[in-house]
Amino acid sequence: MKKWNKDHVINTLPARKPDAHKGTYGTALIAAGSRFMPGAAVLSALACMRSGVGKLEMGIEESVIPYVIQHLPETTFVPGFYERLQNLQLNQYRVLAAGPGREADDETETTVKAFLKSDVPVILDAGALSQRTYIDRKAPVILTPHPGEFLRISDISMEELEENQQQAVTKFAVETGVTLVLKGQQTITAFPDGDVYINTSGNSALSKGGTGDTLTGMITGMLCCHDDWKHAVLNAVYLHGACADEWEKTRSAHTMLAHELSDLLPEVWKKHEGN
Ligand SMILES: NC(=O)C1=CN([C@@H]2O[C@H](COP(=O)(O)OP(=O)(O)OC[C@H]3O[C@@H](n4cnc5c(N)ncnc54)[C@H](OP(=O)(O)O)[C@@H]3O)[C@@H](O)[C@H]2O)[C@@H](O)CC1
Ligand SMILES: Nc1ncnc2c1ncn2[C@@H]1O[C@H](COP(=O)(O)OP(=O)(O)O)[C@@H](O)[C@H]1O
Ligand SMILES: [Mg+2]
Repeated sequence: MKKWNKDHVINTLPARKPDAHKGTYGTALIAAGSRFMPGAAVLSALACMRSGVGKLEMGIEESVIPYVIQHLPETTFVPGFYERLQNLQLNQYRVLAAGPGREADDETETTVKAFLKSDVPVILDAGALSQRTYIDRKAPVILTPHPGEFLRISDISMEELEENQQQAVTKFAVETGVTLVLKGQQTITAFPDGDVYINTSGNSALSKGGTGDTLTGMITGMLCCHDDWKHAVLNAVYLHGACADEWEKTRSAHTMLAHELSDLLPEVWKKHEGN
C-alpha cells in the first residue's frame, strides 16, 4: 500500500496567496454539536478555522452557540439551521461537513440528505455515518469512520476488516463511489478510483475523545485552501498525526487533549512548508 509521508505533504501544501481575501478560501458550513455533546462543535470549528478556511458558519442547535462563541468568536451561525435547512443555498459554501457531536438520528439524516443534494464537497463523520447508498455527484463525499463506525455503515465483518483492511476499505470506496478515511493507529485513505494510501504520522496520544471531531474540522479547512482535494484529505490526516507526534516529543502521550491538536497545528504546519 502506498504511504503518504512528510515529503508528500511538503510538496503538496498550498502557499497562502498574498492577494488573498476571505472569499479566496471560501466559507465552510459544519453541522455539528448537540445539547449533551457541544464540545464536538467547538473542536471541529476550531480545527477548521486553523486549517485554512476563509470563513466558517456553523449549523447547530441554539443551545450550543454560547459554547462555541466562548472559544471561537470567529465563527458565525446559521439562524434556525435545522428548521430552514431545506431552503438554504448550500452551493454557496465551499465545503459542507456534518456529524461531530451528533446522534445518528432523523435530524442528522435530513441534514446529510440535503448536503448530498448539493454540488460541493461533503464530509460525513460520527452521527452522520449511517448505512446508505450515494448517488453519483461531481464533488467528493468523504467519510471518516473509526472501525466501530465502519462496521456500522458497511456489510463488512470485524473479521474481514482485521484480515485485510486495505482490501475492505478500497472495495467499499470503489463500490460506493465515496472516499473512505478509516481512522486508526495507521489511518487508511481509499479513494473511489481505487487509489489508497496509509498514513505515516500519529501515535496513541490521539486515542482520546474529540480527536476525530478535530480531524473532521481539519479536513474541512484544508479542502478550502488546497487546489487538489485528495491532497487536502491526505495532508489533513498527516498533519493531525504530526501534531500528536509533536506533542509526544516533550509530553506524555497519556495527557493530550483533542483541542491541543489545533493549538499545535500552526507550528507543525509551518515545519512542513517548503522554503
Ligand atoms: N467532546 C465531545 O463532544 C465529543 C463528542 N463525541 C461524539 O460522540 C459520538 C459518538 O462517537 P464515539 O466514537 O465516541 O462512540 P460510537 O460512535 O458509539 O463508537 C464507539 C463504538 O465503536 C467501537 N469501536 C471499535 N473500534 C473502535 C475504534 N478504533 N475507535 C473508537 N471506537 C471503536 C467501540 O467499541 P469498544 O471498543 O468501546 O467496545 C464503541 O462501541 C459522536 O457523535 C462523536 O462526535 C466524541 O467524538 C467524543 C468527544
Ligand atoms: N493508537 C493510535 N495511534 C494513532 N492514531 C490514533 C490511535 N488511536 C486513535 N487514533 C486516531 O484518533 C482519532 C480518533 O477518532 P474518533 O474515534 O472519531 O474520535 P472522536 O470521535 O472521539 O473524536 C482518529 O483520527 C484515529 O486515527
Ligand atoms: Mg469520531
